[in-house]
Amino acid sequence: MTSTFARVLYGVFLLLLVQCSELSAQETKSWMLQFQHADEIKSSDPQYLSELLSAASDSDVTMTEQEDYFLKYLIAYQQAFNGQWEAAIAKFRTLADDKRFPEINLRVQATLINAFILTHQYQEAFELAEPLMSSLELQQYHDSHDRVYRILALLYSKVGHYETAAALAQKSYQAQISPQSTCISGQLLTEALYHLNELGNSLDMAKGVIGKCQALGEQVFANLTISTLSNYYLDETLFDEAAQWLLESYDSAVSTDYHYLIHRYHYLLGKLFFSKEQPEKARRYLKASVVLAETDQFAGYEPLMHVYRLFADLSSMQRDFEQSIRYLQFYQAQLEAFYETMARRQLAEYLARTDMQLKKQTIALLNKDNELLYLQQEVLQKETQNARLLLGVFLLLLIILAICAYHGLMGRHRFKFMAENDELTGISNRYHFNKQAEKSLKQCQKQGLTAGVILFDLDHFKQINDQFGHATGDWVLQQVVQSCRNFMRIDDVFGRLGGEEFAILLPNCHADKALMLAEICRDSIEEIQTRQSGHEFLLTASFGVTSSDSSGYELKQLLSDADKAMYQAKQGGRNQVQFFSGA
Ligand SMILES: Nc1nc2c(ncn2[C@@H]2O[C@H](COP(=O)(O)OP(=O)(O)OP(=O)(O)O)[C@@H](O)[C@H]2O)c(=O)[nH]1
Repeated sequence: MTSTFARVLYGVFLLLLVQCSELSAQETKSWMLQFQHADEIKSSDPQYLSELLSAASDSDVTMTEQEDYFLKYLIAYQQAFNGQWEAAIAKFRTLADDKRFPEINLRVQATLINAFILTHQYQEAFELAEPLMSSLELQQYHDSHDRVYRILALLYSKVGHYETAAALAQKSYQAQISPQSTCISGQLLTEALYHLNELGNSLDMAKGVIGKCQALGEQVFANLTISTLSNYYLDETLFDEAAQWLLESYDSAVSTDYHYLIHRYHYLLGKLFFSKEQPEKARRYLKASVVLAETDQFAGYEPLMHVYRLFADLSSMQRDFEQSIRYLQFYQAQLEAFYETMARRQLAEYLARTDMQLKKQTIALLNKDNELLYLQQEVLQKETQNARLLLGVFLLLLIILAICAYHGLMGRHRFKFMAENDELTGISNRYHFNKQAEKSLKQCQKQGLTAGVILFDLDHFKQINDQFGHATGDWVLQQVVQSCRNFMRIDDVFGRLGGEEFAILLPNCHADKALMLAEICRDSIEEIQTRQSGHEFLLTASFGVTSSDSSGYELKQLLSDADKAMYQAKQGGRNQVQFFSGA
């Protein structure tokens, strides 16, 4: 039984994996070319593969990683071919996960799907096929896809998804990669179109496929296509056409030793003769079909189910109702087995598809999550940017405000300074001097302290202006203020009352001290080096001094008395200090 099963598997393998042998069998030293060649002819010439693998394992020549990968694939294939499915599938799986060499990887995946089909592991087959199909859909059709499309077409036809199977077979058929490829995919396409009830529109195509396969000597594919075409003719009650095709190719079909094909021929011939009401002939073919099926594991195969149904009809036609009931029971059992098989395969396909959809949805969901996170991050970044911008604007405003405030303050200060001080010399002007002096006098009066007042006026200042220019006059005024200032205390109030006239209020200062300071100032003015102005001239001033002891604490009075004393100094010949005598 095992050997028969292996033969069946070999047959199906042959069906699926007969390869294009376009590569010439020329001797080449490259492992890669030899491996490719062996891969092309491996199912039709297993001996060549076997010898090449021995040669490769004995060889000392180092292989590239790609050659090593290819070799492992061929070794796994040989194991599968010898019926060591478990070991072979394990190796194919490892190689399928290794994506370094995409084109060879596609061959590996196709072969692995094929191995799953042959070992009835449909869920595993679909788990591999679904993502593979989706990824191929996104790519442009390529030569290396051809084998994958054919295997996928076969897989989908096995679960009754003939539309998908037809579309996949069509891709390979239209690509016309090679005559062999067109023959194999044409057979798959014919089969799928038959189940879709569309073969009637593609009869020429089917006949073309038969011709192509026959020309190549591909008897298995030629006869499989003939059996499908004949089945169509039988359905359409075109018995002569069916008879012609079936009988003409019968010997060729039997010569393939491919049990599935022979079984199918016998069933179709039984159906033909049953329809032509030739029960004996029909019975003979159906019997041959059943004998073959009973020695093989054809349980759940659609044709066997139909064979029993035909047998039942045949028996009732011949009025052997007992036999008819027995065959109906067989038919029933096969029907159940068939639907169970189909249901199992469809469930496997459904599970793999939903699993992939779930994975796709999970990925889409994760992508959405990532998108959301990215958007959130962007929003956060924008918010941070806005906050920074706002902070920047706020800081800028603060700086502007601070600058404005500073300028305002400075402006006020400058304005106040300008309002209170003499622009040329920097000391208090008359207005500010009066204010400060009055304040100081009040303080002195309150504390019972004596206050002194000095008033002085430059001598013949007009002449300096007239003789040396106004700028020299200005220079003189500045030098005078500078030299007198050196001798004053911090509380002393110094002011320019106008023109070349100056006043000093000295709080807590008796008349002798005030006289002394006036004398020092007079002396220091006389000492000013006028040469520095660019001109040399005599510079002096006349001083009038008084104190609160003699003039009281009224500023007006103090200034008036000091002015009187200064007038005396002018009168007395200038460049001198006079104290207000009270007269
Ligand atoms: N360069 C300059 N001259 C000024 C300024 N203010 C007033 N003067 C001048 O000061 C001179 C004052 O002259 P006078 O009042 O005749 O007094 P004087 O020439 O000093 O004569 P006596 O006081 O009698 O010694 C005028 O010529 C004014 O134009 C000033 O800010 N700069």
